[in-house]
Amino acid sequence: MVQLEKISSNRVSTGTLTKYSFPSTSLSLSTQFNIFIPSSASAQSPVPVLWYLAGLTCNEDTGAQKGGFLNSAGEQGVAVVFPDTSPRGRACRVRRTIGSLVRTPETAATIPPPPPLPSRAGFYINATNPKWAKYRMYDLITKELPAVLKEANLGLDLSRMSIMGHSMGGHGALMIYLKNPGLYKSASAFAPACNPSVTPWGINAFSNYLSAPAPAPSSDKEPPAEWLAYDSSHLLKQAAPGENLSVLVDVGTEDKFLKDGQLEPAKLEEAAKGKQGKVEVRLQKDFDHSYYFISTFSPEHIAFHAKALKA
Ligand SMILES: N[C@@H](CCC(=O)N[C@@H](CSC=O)C(=O)NCC(=O)O)C(=O)O
Repeated sequence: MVQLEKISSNRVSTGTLTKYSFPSTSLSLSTQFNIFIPSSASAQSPVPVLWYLAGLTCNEDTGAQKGGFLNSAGEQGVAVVFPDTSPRGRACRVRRTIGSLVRTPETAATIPPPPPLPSRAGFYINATNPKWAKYRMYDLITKELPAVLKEANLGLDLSRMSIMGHSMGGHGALMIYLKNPGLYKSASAFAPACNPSVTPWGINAFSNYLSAPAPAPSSDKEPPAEWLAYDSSHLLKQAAPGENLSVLVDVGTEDKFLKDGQLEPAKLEEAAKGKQGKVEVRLQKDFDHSYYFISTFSPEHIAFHAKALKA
């Protein structure tokens, strides 16, 4: 049994936002997440689950506090999970015994991301460079957290999941959706990094966390296959013909990271050509990269996912 430790609980909208901590086998560290659960959720009437992945410098509180998701999620009867964005916290060696996890004594530890990335930059990938081996965020989001939530019996229907995110978390949401056909009903993103294998944040992250080295700066070489496996534009190009895509992306025209070439939504649009289903990329006039932008469009994203989750 995983020991979920309740850190805080707040009534909000039609439900409760609860923060939990647990010893993660994916990270070999304790990790925290917030979950909003409408009060209608029960074992007899479980609610679908929407994941929100936040961006660089953020944590499990950012989207919950600033995204404006919870009134709409409450009205739609959808739970929203807000995981942390990178490994940090107390080191804990987690041993699995038959049917349970045992935590050995903890010591303070944080695993800083490689410079020049800001803190809290997990990129939602599994590191293969031994130096950053604790960065197994992909496993945390796609396998461990869903299993922990299932075991906790919180009135969730984990067979109905969708995923969304912002910026680095938008990359995470699109990438995770595209790598796992059928696992999520829909994906959406605010200002995502759409082509990280060739844009600066992604190159910094992948060249440090992954084993395959970066191609020489002036060479025409494609990024290594290990990097492309985490690049949404590449994954979308590879999507099987029968895959019925359901994707919504919003980007502000005044987003400084769009202007800096970190996001490249046109690459995602190009990759979507000829694919089945819908990949909608919208440019939102005058909006920037901030949570003012996110909270303006978050009700539309919740409605988009609720439709897919209840279809
Ligand atoms: N200084 C950092 C970027 C800081 C920043 O703008 N973070 C964004 C996410 S950026 C992409 O993942 C954010 O959401 N910040 C939190 C907030 O409350 O606004 C850099 O330039 O690298």
